[in-house]
Amino acid sequence: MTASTLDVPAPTGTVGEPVLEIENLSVDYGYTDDATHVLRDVSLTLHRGEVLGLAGESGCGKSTLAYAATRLLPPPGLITSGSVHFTGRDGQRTDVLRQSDAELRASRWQDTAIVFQGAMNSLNPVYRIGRQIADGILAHRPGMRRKEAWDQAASLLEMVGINADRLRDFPHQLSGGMRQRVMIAMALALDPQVLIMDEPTTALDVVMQRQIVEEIADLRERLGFSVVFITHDVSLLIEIADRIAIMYAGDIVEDAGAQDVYRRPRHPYSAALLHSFPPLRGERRELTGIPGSPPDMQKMPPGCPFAPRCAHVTDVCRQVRPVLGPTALADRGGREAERSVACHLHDADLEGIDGTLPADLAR
Ligand SMILES: Nc1ncnc2c1ncn2[C@@H]1O[C@H](COP(=O)(O)OP(=O)(O)OP(=O)(O)O)[C@@H](O)[C@H]1O
Repeated sequence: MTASTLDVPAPTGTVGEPVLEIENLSVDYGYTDDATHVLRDVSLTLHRGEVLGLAGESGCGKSTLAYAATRLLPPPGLITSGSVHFTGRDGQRTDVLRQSDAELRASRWQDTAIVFQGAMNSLNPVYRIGRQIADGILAHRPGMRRKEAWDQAASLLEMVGINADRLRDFPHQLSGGMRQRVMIAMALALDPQVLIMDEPTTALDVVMQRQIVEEIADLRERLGFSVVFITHDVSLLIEIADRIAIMYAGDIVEDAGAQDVYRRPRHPYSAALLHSFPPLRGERRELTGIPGSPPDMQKMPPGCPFAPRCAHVTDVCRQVRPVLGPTALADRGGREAERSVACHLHDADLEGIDGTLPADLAR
């Protein structure tokens, strides 16, 4: 990204085409027979210009999915199957999981950048932030002059709402919110098409969370990148996401438009998760929480992983694992037809399911 492109909206390509397609991705932790299967055949598509929210309780595999999809998964994490296709601005489609190390080095941060969980604490305390941003740019642009990299660092800082005269500050001179903005500036330095943000606001107070979320939405609008925004707080997603995927115990259990998930969840887990967080705005909800806790991934129950905690559980739920598919209301058409859910209640063809959805899932 050059200083001039920071002021001019970047070409965004055709909005709506897939930019990142995760297909049947499976990940284990451990290399032996008793490895933990953390992701099981996860499929998820991010479209150009879209903000996709990924939500679910702690430990359901959100970070694992993000790191596996970018090949940043640390050992003992192991991708056992699947593909992750990235489509560039030129239309070229590449399977990231099959790129050579050299290809990966060349494309990482330029195609897809990540803001890691707790990233704001990873700034080096002994270097000025300007130097840290400039070093990041120079690592990918070895021919660039240092002065030019500092100028770009100044533009990037301004872009995320920090005055360029803070370039010579050390990290401890900045608030938590400002340090997180610096991390976002660094992630955007190479003009990526996809920005993955893993709990980017969790350590911040609610006002600062809101400001950062608005900042990301504004930058997305101006620069045209796509975002995967990971959080356990689904009510935050309604502020920013176009679409929300809900994860539970290593599976995507619902994937739909953000308003649709928020107003009319179709999976019992989505509904329960929505009643676990106070909404940031709009009508108040009664907070009920979710009884019980997620399953131990080393001892996954047969059938639906949510069955032991589900208010609508049937016998078949305890025996057969549901797969992501259309909802029972798909014939309503419109956006309902674009929704996917992994829940037997939506499959009237299954023995033991009478086809009547509980009222709270059929609004
Ligand atoms: N290095 C590791 N070794 C073994 N198991 C791991 C390792 N890292 C993560 N796990 C397990 O993988 C599962 C998914 O973890 P992950 O961090 O991806 O979840 P998450 O949804 O991102 O949680 P959080 O919101 O707390 O970050 C958890 O059950 C976790 O215990």
